[in-house]
Amino acid sequence: MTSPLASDETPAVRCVGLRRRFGDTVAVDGLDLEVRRGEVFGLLGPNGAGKTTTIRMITTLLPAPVGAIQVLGRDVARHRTAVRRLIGYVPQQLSADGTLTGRENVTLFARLYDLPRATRTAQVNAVLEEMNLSEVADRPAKTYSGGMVRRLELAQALVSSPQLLILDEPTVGLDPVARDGVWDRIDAIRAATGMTVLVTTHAMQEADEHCERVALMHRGRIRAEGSPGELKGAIGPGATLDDVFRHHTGNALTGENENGGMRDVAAARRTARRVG
Ligand SMILES: Nc1ncnc2c1ncn2[C@@H]1O[C@H](COP(=O)(O)OP(=O)(O)OP(=O)(O)O)[C@@H](O)[C@H]1O
Repeated sequence: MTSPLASDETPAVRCVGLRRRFGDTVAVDGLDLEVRRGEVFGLLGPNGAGKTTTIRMITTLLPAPVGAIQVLGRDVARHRTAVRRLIGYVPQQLSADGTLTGRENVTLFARLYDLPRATRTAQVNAVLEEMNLSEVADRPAKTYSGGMVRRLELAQALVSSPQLLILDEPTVGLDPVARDGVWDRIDAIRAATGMTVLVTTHAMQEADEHCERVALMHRGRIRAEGSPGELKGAIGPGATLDDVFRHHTGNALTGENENGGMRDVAAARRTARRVG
């Protein structure tokens, strides 16, 4: 049977019974998840919760041995190439080349996505402009600040006009001003295009401010799902998303903290401050 074509009702992402282990480590443990079209959805959880593994399975970069994933109605296992064409992905690891200029980096992605030569330059210019990078586009990326690098990586992911933008910890290691700059661009793109955005983060406050719905993930499972307002409201007046997380995981935030699970992951993105 062919996959149903995407209609407005078709979720942007649908995961059913997803499992993935690495040796003895169960990274994803029976995950059900639905991301609606056009929303900014946050997959939240401490380090090691299984967020990146989930994202890598959705993006087709990692096989999903157990369970099923659909992206805009297409089965990821059977329609890998079609799914890849629908997705723009900014991984946690650095995806820009510091020796190339911003424009050259984005052009490289435009060529990888096989954008028609006739419109390629205009499209590269447009995404650089959308990410507020036009003025620095001809400087090597290694001279960029961390926030500029992140916006460059967003431009790379957006150059193919994806229907689903997936961002793995997009603001980790950035200062508050740079973080706001990145979110400002994500929000603007979403408002302009209606694109679905799936973002992983361990920053509960950012998710609270920018995500319409969130799922709280802990030890490979979704522990709670809903709008930040619904989830907080269910706990009580004045509750934060941190409180919600603690409520559903038995104080896991504190426990993970003590074990370094919620450690500051700035180190992971240290390279993003200066590339190259
Ligand atoms: N390639 C791998 N080989 C072995 N274990 C892995 C591998 N990838 C992930 N894991 C383990 O699977 C679990 C989930 O990791 P994952 O990276 O998905 O979590 P995460 O929530 O994205 O955390 P982080 O923000 O630190 O990336 C962790 O225990 C991790 O050590």
